[in-house]
Amino acid sequence: MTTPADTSGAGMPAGSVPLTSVPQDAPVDRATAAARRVVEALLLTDRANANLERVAEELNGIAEHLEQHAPAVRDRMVDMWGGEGVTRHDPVTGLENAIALPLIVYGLPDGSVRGETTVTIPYQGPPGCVHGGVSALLLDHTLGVANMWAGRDGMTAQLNVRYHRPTPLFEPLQINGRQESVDGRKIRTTGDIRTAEGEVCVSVEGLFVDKKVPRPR
Ligand SMILES: CCCCCCCCCCCC(=O)SCCNC(=O)CCNC(=O)[C@H](O)C(C)(C)COP(=O)(O)OP(=O)(O)OC[C@H]1O[C@@H](n2cnc3c(N)ncnc32)[C@H](O)[C@@H]1OP(=O)(O)O
Repeated sequence: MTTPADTSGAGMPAGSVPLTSVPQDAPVDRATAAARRVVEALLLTDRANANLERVAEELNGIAEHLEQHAPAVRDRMVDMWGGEGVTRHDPVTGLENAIALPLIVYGLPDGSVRGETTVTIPYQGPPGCVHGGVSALLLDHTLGVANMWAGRDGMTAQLNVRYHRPTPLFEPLQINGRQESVDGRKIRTTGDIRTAEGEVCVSVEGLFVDKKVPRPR
């Protein structure tokens, strides 16, 4: 969460391309990154910090300002879903979503996808480890992107998750996905989360069904 997103593709095989949103030199990206920093700082600060009342007032002031400048939700959703298809608002890769890590997922020349990230305190489950639901979230989305990269995508119908070993916080992790087969409308996709040493922490098998929910217009 606190690691700045690396958009260079460093560490990816030659010919890899980013498939999800990449940081822009835009105020909204900087504001969202600051909000992520606040979330983490609130978890890390001393609970006895004497200034927390003032912190609450200032944060509420910022929220009120943002709410005063918010169009109708429906109009915002039309805007969110406009453009070429890469989303900037989703909870995994969305650069405009403060709860997104954010993860950048790359398409690899061999047809699979991969993202690299370091997960920190806000996503803790067991002590020092990534929450299992967060791992499932990261993998569900990564499998969805793998389907886009393979050219046939749909909605998650089943996600079977196997937790092999605790997934460490504060260490670089590799998130992998690959479309395995398409049978009519049924798409089977697999993925895993590995440590830098290549140990598999979590693996998933997903069944996706080719169905689209219409974009808001
Ligand atoms: C580039 C970056 C961009 C961005 C990249 C974006 C990535 C986003 C990734 C996020 C993905 C999500 O979170 S998606 C959100 C979570 N998922 C959902 O909300 C889905 C909710 N469920 C549904 O809408 C529905 O149940 C569907 C679509 C899954 C299926 O409904 P349907 O369209 O009516 O299809 P239906 O006829 O029932 O089923 C078709 C075939 O699939 C089988 N089937 C259906 N469901 C199941 C099931 N759970 N388990 C086993 N098999 C199933 C049926 O038996 C049938 O097989 P046969 O008789 O043909 O053999």
